[in-house]
Amino acid sequence: MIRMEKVTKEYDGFEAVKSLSLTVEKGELFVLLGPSGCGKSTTLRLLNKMVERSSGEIYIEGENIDSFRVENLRRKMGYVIQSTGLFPHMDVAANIATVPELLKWDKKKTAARTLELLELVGLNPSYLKKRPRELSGGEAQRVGVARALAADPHILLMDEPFGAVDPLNRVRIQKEFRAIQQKLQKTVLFVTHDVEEALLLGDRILIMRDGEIVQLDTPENMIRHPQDAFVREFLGGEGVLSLLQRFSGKDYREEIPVEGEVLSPDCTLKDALSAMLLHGTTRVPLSGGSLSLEGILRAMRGDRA
Ligand SMILES: Nc1ncnc2c1ncn2[C@@H]1O[C@H](COP(=O)(O)OP(=O)(O)OP(=O)(O)O)[C@@H](O)[C@H]1O
Repeated sequence: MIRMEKVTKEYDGFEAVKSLSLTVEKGELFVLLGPSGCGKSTTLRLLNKMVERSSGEIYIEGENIDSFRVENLRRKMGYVIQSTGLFPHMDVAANIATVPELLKWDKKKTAARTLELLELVGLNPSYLKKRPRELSGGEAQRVGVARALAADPHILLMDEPFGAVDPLNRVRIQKEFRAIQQKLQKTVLFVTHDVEEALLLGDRILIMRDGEIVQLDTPENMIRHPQDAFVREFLGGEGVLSLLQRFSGKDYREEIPVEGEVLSPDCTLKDALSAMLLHGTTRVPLSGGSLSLEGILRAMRGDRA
């Protein structure tokens, strides 16, 4: 569990994070979402002390982070960034084993763990001897995730980890990561400015603007009750809509009748989400039944209706 209490970060009189208070539950995938410069990365880096807070308190599993030595604090948290940060001169095996090496695990245990993680992120053992330059963007990100998980930290801090992966592979790796997270039940803080990614992955989403919380909610509630026009516009942005345009409404129809303006059977899930945002509801009628927000989220997550 992570708790931030009135945390502020000031850079030369400019408050990048303003008196932020939040709690992230154990096993939760918590997304920090917002436009460029709103303070997402700063918030994440305050947790592992890559950025020192100006005021406020931060607790990890009930302990104030000031009570840990910085190295120990960082070891409690895997950290994954967009550029992966893999060491170019080391092969994949050595990259994944960075933290076990630091912790002086014996060679056998490290090798077994490395192999296990490689498999977990969907790469076969032939990758062990490859150098980062021989990997595609998506493969490198997978190795980055494996490395962050190596010493089995309870917490993962992820800063736009899939930002550099091409759109097709990106959706695949997002879904894979979601499955891994569900299996391992790590507490994850995930920074993104991509609404689709946030809706796809987040148990809860924090929308930030100018260093402050605009709304903290589940994806469902956020769409149902956007706090203000900023949230509504942010969620309704082109990204999500373009993704949802690929799904046909009738494939997700449920035989639950509901009142309201009936959507055409040819509508896409984009039309359905737009109608939901417009009417502030999570179910809209489609001839012969209805579409639900839950169904839309299922579609995005790749589960069939
Ligand atoms: N070291 C620094 N010195 C001064 N200002 C900084 C520093 N780091 C960040 N800032 C400022 O703090 C604000 C928040 O930055 P932060 O990187 O947290 O934003 P972000 O939401 O992660 O943005 P992005 O999505 O573009 O990465 C920005 O206005 C940024 O310019």
